[in-house]
Amino acid sequence: MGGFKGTSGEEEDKGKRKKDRIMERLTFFFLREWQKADEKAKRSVPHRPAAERFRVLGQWNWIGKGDLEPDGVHRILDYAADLHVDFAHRALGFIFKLRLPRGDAHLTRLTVGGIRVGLSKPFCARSHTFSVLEVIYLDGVTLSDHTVENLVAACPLLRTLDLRYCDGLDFVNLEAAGPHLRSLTVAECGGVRDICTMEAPSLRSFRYSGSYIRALTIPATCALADLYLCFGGPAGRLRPLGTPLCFDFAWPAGVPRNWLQALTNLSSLTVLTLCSSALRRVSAKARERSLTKSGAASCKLRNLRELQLLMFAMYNSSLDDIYVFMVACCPPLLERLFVQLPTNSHYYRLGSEQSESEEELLEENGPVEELRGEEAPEENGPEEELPEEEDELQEELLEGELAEEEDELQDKLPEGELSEEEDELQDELPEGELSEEEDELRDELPEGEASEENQSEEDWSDEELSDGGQSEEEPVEGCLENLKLLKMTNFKGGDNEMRLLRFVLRNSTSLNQLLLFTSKSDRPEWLQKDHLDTSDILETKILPLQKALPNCQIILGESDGDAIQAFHREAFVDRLFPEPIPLVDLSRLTDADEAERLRAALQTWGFFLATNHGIEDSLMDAMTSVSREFFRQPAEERQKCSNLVDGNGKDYQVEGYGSDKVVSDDQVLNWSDRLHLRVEPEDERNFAKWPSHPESFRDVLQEYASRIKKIRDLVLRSIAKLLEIDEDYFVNQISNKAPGFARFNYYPPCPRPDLVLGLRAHSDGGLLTILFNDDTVGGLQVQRDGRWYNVPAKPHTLLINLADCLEIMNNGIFTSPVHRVVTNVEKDRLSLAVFYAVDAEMMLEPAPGLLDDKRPPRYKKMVAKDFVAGLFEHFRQGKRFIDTLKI
Ligand SMILES: O=C(O)CCC(=O)C(=O)O
Ligand SMILES: [Fe+2]
Repeated sequence: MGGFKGTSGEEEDKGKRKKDRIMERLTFFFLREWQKADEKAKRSVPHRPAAERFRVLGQWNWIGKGDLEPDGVHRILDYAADLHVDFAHRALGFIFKLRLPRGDAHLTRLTVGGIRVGLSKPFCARSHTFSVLEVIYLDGVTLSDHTVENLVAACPLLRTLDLRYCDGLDFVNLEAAGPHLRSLTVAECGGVRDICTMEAPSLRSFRYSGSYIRALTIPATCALADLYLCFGGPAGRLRPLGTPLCFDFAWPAGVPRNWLQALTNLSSLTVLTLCSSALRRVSAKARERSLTKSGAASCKLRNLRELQLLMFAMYNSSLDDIYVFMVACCPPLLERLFVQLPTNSHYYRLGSEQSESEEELLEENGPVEELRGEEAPEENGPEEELPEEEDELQEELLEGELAEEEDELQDKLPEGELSEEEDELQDELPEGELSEEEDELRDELPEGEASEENQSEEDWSDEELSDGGQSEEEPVEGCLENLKLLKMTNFKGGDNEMRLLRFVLRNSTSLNQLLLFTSKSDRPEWLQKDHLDTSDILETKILPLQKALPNCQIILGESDGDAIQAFHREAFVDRLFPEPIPLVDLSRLTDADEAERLRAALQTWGFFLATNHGIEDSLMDAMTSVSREFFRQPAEERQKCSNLVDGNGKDYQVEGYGSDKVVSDDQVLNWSDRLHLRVEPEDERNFAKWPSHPESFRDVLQEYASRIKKIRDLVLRSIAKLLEIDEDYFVNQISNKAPGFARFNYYPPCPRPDLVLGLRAHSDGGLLTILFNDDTVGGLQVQRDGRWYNVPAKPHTLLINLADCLEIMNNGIFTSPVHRVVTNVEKDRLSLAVFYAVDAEMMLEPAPGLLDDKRPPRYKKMVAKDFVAGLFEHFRQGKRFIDTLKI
């Protein structure tokens, strides 16, 4: 395969590409709060002796203190790569300031974490451009407003700006952003008070999470499709005492001053996520202005398909907010509603008696997370003090600061402006309607529910569901007509949860999936065993619904994992891939510390990213380019390798090009094409199905297959060694008849990533999978503890994951990860998975060397071919076959 060896010109190119790549990923990872890491986090940290960590730190000192110039950056990156360092301790961030280069013609993605960042001096956004930089991702970075502003101005092609956990920011101003900016994320950046997206006409996605911000400019004309607003939440902070509220004096024309109200005008919005604090504010405006009489009349969220509510509390007032929002915004096409209910810690924290109004005030000023319990704590529950911050907040409120601030705000406004806006609104409404509507709305909302909060559970009769017997709870008509899916997480069956559920069910005639997840794992340990009896909820509350909803599939489970098919966007800050990324250097697997890294990766994730695997970059690049060429050919050319028998459009064969086998009309399809080819055993390769274009396809794949087979054996032996069984145990399970399949997955750009997955959640069925992933477009996600994480892709690494048969053979010590692929609006994506399976006639069972009296088998035995038969059927139903084999 001389073709893959570099000529000297190629060498040069390669050197340049390498440099560009390094520049593409200026990544300084850090271990967050290493010392404070709890037991669980510790498990996910690679086994690296402390001395070595500090040696690494020590050696970094040669750079000297002070600013880091671009040259220094290159030297450090090369040095770090040689040392296989993937992270620098956060302390480095205090020693150095990373000076970005004065523009760069090659840098396409910039990822920086855990360091101070500034621009080189002198820097001029006009003359020092990053002419192809499309993505900026800053995580845990300290930087100034000025740096962000200038950096954005210097990137004419900037598509994505993602700022998470950044310090030093106050005003994120994107006025200088070019026409390409499509996605902006600002998450948990403590000091941010103001965000201006005025000049970002192409903005499609805006995601904000952090403390409450008053000033945010979203032009009403903006074609925003995805909006995420979470004030507070898991890592949210309350506004520190005495911080001035921010207000933009030069309010631009055409931007409604109250942006929360403005969001109800975003007609392109398809996905909206609101936390209960944001919802409260939107609903308060709706109440105040009585936006609607008939609901539909004033609704501008005409295209909203997915609504996600992140509820920090589920008080009566929270429920009212949801109703009012539905009345005011009445999204006619809403298909999916996700309600994340408060976690149990909200419920079981000790709370003092508080009136509704106090509660409202508190929420008005920030999240009310964990402030008080809806239910009394259990007898044995731990008593918890209110955090100091909250005490402070309460004091602040008692001193009446809020009202003062609001007055101040009004003083600052150019005279008459507020009332003008109000006038405008009044003009739009037929005379006299305002007050009438207000009355009506008040009538419609449940009166005095506070006293009913602890009323006994009501029975659910069919009549109740159909005759609207609870009319005071049904302010909306027709707004949920298109709702197909309702999913509630942290479901506990409490009164208000049931009210909401009933309200939705009464109004949604097309509902076909109701998913209720109880998330047992986040319950305090002392409650886990006996407090929530799911079977009781099922019997008394859920089953009676089944009769009234004959076409609706109801799932009540403990976590999303129970229905791996279920898909929705989760709170996005959760999706950061926790450090450290599980990287394993295959050339060092004989070293004890690298073997421990492998163990940690398999224990935590069931997969790892393999570096130094021995396959040259040139072969990997060739593999990518022939695969891409194949999928970019006209359909007739691709169809020459079709997986349909004789092109009859009905019968599928295992090998060939096409989509998944379709076995029923209601099958949920994946947004992907695939080319499936047998590569093992070698003498069973069916070249008739292998593409003849591009010409080099066959040679490249053969070479690639022979190389990764060696990697397979190396990994299987290393795993056996970790388990302290015969090193060849797993390798010996693969006879010379055992199949190996290469599956090329091609995911075209998808206009509605919110609706369809590239590949549904699954775990791989075989022994081991070696995946070569597109490192330019993300999409692969892996599930852990019921949450989905984006898997980072690194150039020229291989992702190796355990598959179900190996999970059985190692008796569940390492498990096979559930994963899926999400689609992307703009870019296509390619991956090549090679699946290694065991011989069809083999008995699949836990390795005898792993069993003894204390470690009984955890899976039933079965012949491998029967296992394969069960796999597809279960995948189709959104289930995992392996779960049915657990003893
Ligand atoms: O495309 C990917 O990244 C994952 C593919 C995959 O999971 C599979 O083919 O089983
Ligand atoms: Fe897979």
